Amino acid sequence: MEDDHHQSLSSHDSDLDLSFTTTTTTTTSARTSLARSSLSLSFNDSTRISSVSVSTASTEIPNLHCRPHRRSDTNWSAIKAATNLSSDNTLHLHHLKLIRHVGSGNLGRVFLCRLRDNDHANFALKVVDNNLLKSKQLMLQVQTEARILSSLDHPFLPTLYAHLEASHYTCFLIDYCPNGDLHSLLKKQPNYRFPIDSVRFYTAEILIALEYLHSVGIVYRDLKPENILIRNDGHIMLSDFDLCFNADVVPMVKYSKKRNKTRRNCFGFGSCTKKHTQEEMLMDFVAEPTTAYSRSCVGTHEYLAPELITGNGHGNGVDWWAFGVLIYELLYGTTPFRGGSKETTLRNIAARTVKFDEVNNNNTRGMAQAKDLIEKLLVKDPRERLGCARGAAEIKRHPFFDGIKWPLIRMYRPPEVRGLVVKKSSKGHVGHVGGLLSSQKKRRSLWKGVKCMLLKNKGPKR
Ligand SMILES: Nc1ncnc2c1ncn2[C@@H]1O[C@H](COP(=O)(O)OP(=O)(O)OP(=O)(O)O)[C@@H](O)[C@H]1O
Repeated sequence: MEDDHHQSLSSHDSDLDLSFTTTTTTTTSARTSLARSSLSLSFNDSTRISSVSVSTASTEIPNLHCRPHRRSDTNWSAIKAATNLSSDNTLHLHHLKLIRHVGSGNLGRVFLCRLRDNDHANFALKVVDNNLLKSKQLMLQVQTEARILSSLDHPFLPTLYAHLEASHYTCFLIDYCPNGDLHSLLKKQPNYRFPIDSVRFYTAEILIALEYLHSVGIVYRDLKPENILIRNDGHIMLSDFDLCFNADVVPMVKYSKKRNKTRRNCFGFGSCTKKHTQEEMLMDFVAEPTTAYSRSCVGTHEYLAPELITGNGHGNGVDWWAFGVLIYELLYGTTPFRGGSKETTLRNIAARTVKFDEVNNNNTRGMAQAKDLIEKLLVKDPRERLGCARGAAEIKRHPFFDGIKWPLIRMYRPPEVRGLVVKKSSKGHVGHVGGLLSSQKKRRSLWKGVKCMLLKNKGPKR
């Protein structure tokens, strides 16, 4: 049992040893050796990482608990109760007990932990040993992560409950995701592929998370299944913000014309069998860092956009490219440009167009739309790539996502995929993504029935 292994943190924060080489470091969602590491090569330019100073105070709790949608959150209540009991009204490392080690990355180690006096709320504690950070670049990455984490407020992104600085450790207390990451989950699927409805669900949630990040000027730059964690309720949480960069966003409303050739006029009445070309006005609220610019080459080889490889500068488009690679990998079990070596992969990204494995998956309903979306995202020229100019709005409109009620996505029932243990929600679900197409079909046939009835009632023409 987890609790039998728990380790209490020293009551003196300065005496901490967070290296934890004990036998309790059993890994659940630990990064597998197959996981792909992120690279970060600085071109010494304007990555626009503003100089941020991480608090040197021994403890810091960002004043996040006032955020309205977090008010009833049980984790926040637990943190509040602990800080209220604390003599200085702040959370210290000694308020926490470590349960086990869950994974390690370039920057640090992540532990499942709980509050000493509350066994019901689980947290993840990401611990960075500043003495082990070998370069200024890595230190900057920790600062970036601290800054981004403290600014986030979204259900598909981590909540930073506390940012603790103790001795030579920087610690982030965030939501714990017991289901590990999407990369490990993908490896448990038959043929390393998720069913298309699961892909639609996960990628829709990721799209919403990216939309939020872009709307506050954050270009993520490290989208890959390893960085997508699954919460205990089966919804996703994007993690790892050390490679992000910030840019300005000027929100605007953009209009465009959409030609729709197959639309029937007059809501189907009158000359209802006649198809005609109709022009529809589309209005998008666009909050996208379209002028974002960086020259650093960061990311993970198989997910790098062509403009990242050439090093001539990149912007928000790198996330939409990576989104295309992600959809491909979740459907096909491999990335589209993967070669025998990293160099070959990079050459393929720069020169090849995306190809689809014709053997599997192709007859599945929705696969043609998925392929079309992937092709539109994997366009080499970022100016032509879907999402770059108008943000997530135009991706949401793609037929692959037809039928999704975006504002309700948090309420959809998550897919039941092999290897996933999902806590049943006490709140009702509005349905699941797999049911969308069939319910749309039902609605359409109902509409046809009503239409026929109305036409019959009109009686014969005199
Ligand atoms: N909130 C969390 N809940 C559960 N597991 C987590 C959580 N955050 C991270 N992990 C796991 O811990 C491991 C390392 O985490 P993370 O990727 O954040 O570290 P990192 O040092 O920033 O890595 P990177 O090398 O990608 O920069 C990963 O395997 C991840 O799955």
